[in-house]
Amino acid sequence: MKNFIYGLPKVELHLHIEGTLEPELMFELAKRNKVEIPYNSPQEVHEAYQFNNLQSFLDIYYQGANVLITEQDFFDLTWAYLLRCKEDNVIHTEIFFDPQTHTARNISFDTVVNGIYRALEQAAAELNISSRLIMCFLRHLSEESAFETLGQAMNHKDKIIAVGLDSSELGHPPSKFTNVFQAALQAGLLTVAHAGEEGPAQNIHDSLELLGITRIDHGVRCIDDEALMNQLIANKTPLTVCPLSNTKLKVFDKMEQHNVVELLRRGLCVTLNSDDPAYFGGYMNANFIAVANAHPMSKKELIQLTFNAIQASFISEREKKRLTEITKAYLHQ
Ligand code: HPA
Ligand SMILES: [Zn+2]
Repeated sequence: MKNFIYGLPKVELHLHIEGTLEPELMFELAKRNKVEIPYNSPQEVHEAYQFNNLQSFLDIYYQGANVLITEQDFFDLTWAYLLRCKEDNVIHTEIFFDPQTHTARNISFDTVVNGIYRALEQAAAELNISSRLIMCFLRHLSEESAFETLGQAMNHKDKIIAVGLDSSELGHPPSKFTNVFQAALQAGLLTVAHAGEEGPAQNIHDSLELLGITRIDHGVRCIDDEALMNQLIANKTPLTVCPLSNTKLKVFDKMEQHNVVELLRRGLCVTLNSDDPAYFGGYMNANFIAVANAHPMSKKELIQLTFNAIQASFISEREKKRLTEITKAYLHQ
């Protein structure tokens, strides 16, 4: 099964580019940019990655991002992730970035987006990996700050397909961002939101109602609300589930307790994703393997995860068809 998973074409829909900063690159960039970091070696950084919940992770994750300064840094970060995609047979990826993490440090929005986007263009040309870019608002900040960020994105509408909502879910409900999400929709952007990760099923419901989202990031708490479950099944609303993230942040104590396979078998449009792979112990292959080890799955179910992700992606029907054909060819080889 391991070899089948390695070779399986994969589509990633929930990946924070800042969460792909490996300790080795963190050290290299800290040196290059003369930024102080509170670690003496990449090994020490690895050892610091012990989390009790989402917030304990976020504190370390925002600190790590301090080493990202120049457009080249954002290019290097993204390119390193795309090379990992190639290794894991990821054929399409939709990437989140958190502009406010950088603009708060006086790094310009243009620097961030241009560096990331140049790497995505190079990956399309050289690695045959297609992509889209999703800008997330940090929900612990104000809606006013999100509006300011949306304004900055307007010069880059050609590069950004959607807006999302991440950071601390508890205490920052979807209703806080109703107006800015409506403005994003008006501007022609799609919307997604982290909901039902640490927060209740109600946040999933409210994100659908108030924020007009077309897929749910995480969403695993939907299991607590049977009416919501039936609605998600009927509407084929995709869930971008991140198994290693959920066990690292103790949303589930053990992979054996994770509900992703149950959700898949109930008929939800479930996808598997890596979230912040440098912090949570693995990229796409590692997430697939961890789930399949804890919950034996058929090849048909594993391939269904890719078909679901193709269906849930923000690409044209023509591009979906191309990815579907690549995946079907794997099935028949
Ligand atoms: O899993 C996450 N949840 C919320 N915010 C995040 N920012 C990076 N990863 C996450
Ligand atoms: Zn996430």
